[in-house]
Amino acid sequence: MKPTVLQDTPALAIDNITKEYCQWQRSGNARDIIKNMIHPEKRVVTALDRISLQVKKGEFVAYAGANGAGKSTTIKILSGILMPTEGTVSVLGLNPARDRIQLMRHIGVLFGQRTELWWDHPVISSFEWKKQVWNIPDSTFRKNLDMVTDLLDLSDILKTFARELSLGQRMRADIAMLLLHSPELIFLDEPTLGLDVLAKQQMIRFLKKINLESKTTVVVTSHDMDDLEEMAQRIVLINKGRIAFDGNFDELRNVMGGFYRIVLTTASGEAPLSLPGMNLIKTDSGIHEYEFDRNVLEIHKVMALLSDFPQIIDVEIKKAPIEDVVANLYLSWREN
Ligand SMILES: Nc1ncnc2c1ncn2[C@@H]1O[C@H](COP(=O)(O)OP(=O)(O)OP(=O)(O)O)[C@@H](O)[C@H]1O
Repeated sequence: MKPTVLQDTPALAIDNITKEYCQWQRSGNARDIIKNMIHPEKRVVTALDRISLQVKKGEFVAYAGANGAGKSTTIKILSGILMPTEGTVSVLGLNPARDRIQLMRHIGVLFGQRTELWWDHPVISSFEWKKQVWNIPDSTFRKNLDMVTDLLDLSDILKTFARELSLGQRMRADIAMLLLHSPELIFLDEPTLGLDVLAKQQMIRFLKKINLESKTTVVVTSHDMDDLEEMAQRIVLINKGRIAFDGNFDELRNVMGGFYRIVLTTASGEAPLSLPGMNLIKTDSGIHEYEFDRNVLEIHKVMALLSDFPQIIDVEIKKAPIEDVVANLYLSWREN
C-alpha cells in the first residue's frame, strides 16, 4: 500500500528557492600544482536564484533554458537528491529532502544520460527487482508491465542485457521502469536525447497518453523546443537561475513580437519586389520565405497585399518555429 499524500495540494510548489554550489578553481599550469592542491580558489555559483513555481496535478510542463541555466539542479531538488540553500519545496505535499523515501513511491525521475537498469542483466530482471524492492502489488506490476511493453514496444528487448541496448532502446526501458509503480508525478530530464525521429515520436505520443489518460503530472526538460511544444501545454523558461518566462507557447512567440512566416511560390521564380512589413529571410528555387510581426501587420492585410501579385501561385502561412523564437530570446538574454 502506498502511504497517502495530501490530495488537494499542487503537484509541486517551489517557494523562493536559491541553490548555491561551491566550485573549486584550479589552474592548468604545472607550476601551480602545489597551490592547486593546498589552496584551490573557491567560487560560489548561484545555480538557482529565488525561484518560485507551482505546478497543478495533471499538468504537462516543459522546463527549458540554455546550458547551465539550472534545470537539472531544480529537478534534483524536487526529487530530494539535493537540498536548496534557501527556500522551501513541496512535492505532492511532501518535503523532498526530508520525506524522500515516502515521496519516491509517488514520483518517478529520469536523467536521460543515466540509467537505473542493471547493466549486466536482462531488462526484465531490473523490472522484477524493482517489483520486489518496492513491494509493487502483482496486479499493478502486471498491468503496468503490459501497458509499457505494448506502448513502448519493449517485447523484443525485455530479455536483452541493458548493456547491449542502443541509446533509444535503453531510454524506452528506463522510462518503462520508472512507471512500474504508477507514479503520480514524473520528472524527465531530456527523455528524447539522442532518439531517432521515429523513436522520438513514439516517446512523445506515449508521454502525452499517460498524461491524458492516467492524469500523470509530467515535468520535462529538453533542448529540443519542437519536442517540447508537441508535448507540453505550458513552458517555463529559466535563465541564469531565474524564471524568465512562464506561459504557453503562443504567449512565448508573442514575447518576441508574434512573428509569423509566409512562404510564397511564384510562377516566374522571382520574389515579389516589395512587401511592406515583411522581411525576406530565405529564397530558393522560386520559393520565398518572409517573416512578419502579426501584431504590426495583421493577417488580412497580408492577404490584401498579396492579391496585388498575380505571379504568386502558392501561399503558406505558419507560426515562427519555436526553436527560432527561443534562440532569439537566449541571444537577447546573453546580450543583456
Ligand atoms: N555538482 C555541482 N557542483 C558545482 N556546480 C554545479 C554542480 N552542478 C551544477 N553546477 C553549476 O550550476 C549551474 C546550473 O547547472 P545545471 O546542471 O542545473 O544546468 P542545466 O540547466 O541543467 O544545464 P544543461 O542544459 O547544460 O544540462 C551551472 O553553472 C553548473 O556549473
